[in-house]
Amino acid sequence: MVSINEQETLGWLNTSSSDNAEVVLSVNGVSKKFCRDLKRSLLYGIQDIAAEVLGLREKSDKLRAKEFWTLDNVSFELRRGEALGLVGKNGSGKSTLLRIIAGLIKPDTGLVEINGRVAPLIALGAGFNPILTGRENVYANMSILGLSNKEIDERFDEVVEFAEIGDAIDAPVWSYSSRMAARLGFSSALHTEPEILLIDEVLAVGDIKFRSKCHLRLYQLRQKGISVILVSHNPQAILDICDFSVYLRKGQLITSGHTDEVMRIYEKDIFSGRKQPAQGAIAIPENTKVKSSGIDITYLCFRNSQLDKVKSPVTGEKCFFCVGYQSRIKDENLGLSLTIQEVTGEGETILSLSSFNDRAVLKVLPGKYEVQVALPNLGLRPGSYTIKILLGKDNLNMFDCVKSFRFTVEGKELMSQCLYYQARSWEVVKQF
Ligand SMILES: Nc1ncnc2c1ncn2[C@@H]1O[C@H](COP(=O)(O)OP(=O)(O)OP(=O)(O)O)[C@@H](O)[C@H]1O
Repeated sequence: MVSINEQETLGWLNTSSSDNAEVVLSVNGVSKKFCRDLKRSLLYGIQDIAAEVLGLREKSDKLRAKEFWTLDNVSFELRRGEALGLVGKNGSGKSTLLRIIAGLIKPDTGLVEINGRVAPLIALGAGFNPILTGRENVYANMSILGLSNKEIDERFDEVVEFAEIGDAIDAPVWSYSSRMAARLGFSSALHTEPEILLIDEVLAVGDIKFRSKCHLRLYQLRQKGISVILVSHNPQAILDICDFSVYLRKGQLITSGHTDEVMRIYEKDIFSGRKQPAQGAIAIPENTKVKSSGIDITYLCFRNSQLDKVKSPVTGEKCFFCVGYQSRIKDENLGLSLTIQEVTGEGETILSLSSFNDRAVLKVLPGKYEVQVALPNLGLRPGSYTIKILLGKDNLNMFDCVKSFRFTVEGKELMSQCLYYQARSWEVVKQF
């Protein structure tokens, strides 16, 4: 994939991959067709198996009746230590692509080249035998990936602890909830430390604490050179974890590259013509930080003029953008900078605010505080935005940052011909 031009300066957003890193996965012109008609699908299946057995089966790029391309000529590369997001609407072919990479199904055309061990696909309900206990499944799963019994013994307690399964580890997996099974599958795959991890929506299971634990572990694995492919419907998860992304639409690769750029194009597609739901507010648990520099952002939100939290600020009205943080240090001059882009824009910054440029003095004491940026007449027009927040001592020494926080601005006025809101009042006065 493309190289990282800008290294994030802080925390677990950092990555170690680059253009020079070794390619661990290469997907070349992969296509896969499926048939919607069950009878025909069975018939084609039998024909294909017979042709395979007789050695007559050729990779076919022709569709038979009622067949369609689930994947159509998809190509990309994954490098060592890189995290790649697969995004696309429901039915766009993401899971099929993961199943092909995992070797569970064969492509009809194209080639997948893998340099290393691929963990079994980590997806809800995948990989476990329901009759066996959690313990037996963990041993089976990890030994398939080449770990000796001794190595599994050494890691076993950590696997169970990470999955938060407790005593249920000796119960059969059919008695687990889908979330428990997914957590255990995820944990055993993580602790196997393969070269490539394939994760399909599993990060959506569990509470925020479990998810942040997973994010942290993924970061640590990537530091060791393990590569990750992640499918998620949660844009924040993709933005937080993946440097690069691939956007699939109806089986075709629409774009690939830096996640920010790919997500912008993807969101533009899915939200064009309708309003995007706001993220509104986020809480960032402390344990997502790999290393704290002394001040950690803990939440982000908007407040109205009465200082009540609101999901969406309103164009032209007073609001506060609030950054909650926890500090362990005392500092005379904390700086906050905000960079705002429109989700449907071309990536240009439409508003950039910096307390340094405004010469605002933000003193910091140890404890939990909130920086409130008062915006007396919000100038942003109704729409969807992302904001990048940097909390720092100066432009080079940052304490913490949030790469992409999404929010929606609501409008009460007609704004279709305006680029921004201009506060104003009207009256007739006597000429001077
Ligand atoms: N075994 C199958 N037989 C026939 N059609 C299939 C089969 N598996 C998947 N499909 C179809 O292929 C298309 C792509 O499915 P896939 O599950 O790969 O999409 P996805 O992007 O992962 O979707 P989602 O986000 O909903 O999980 C869908 O139209 C699906 O109905």
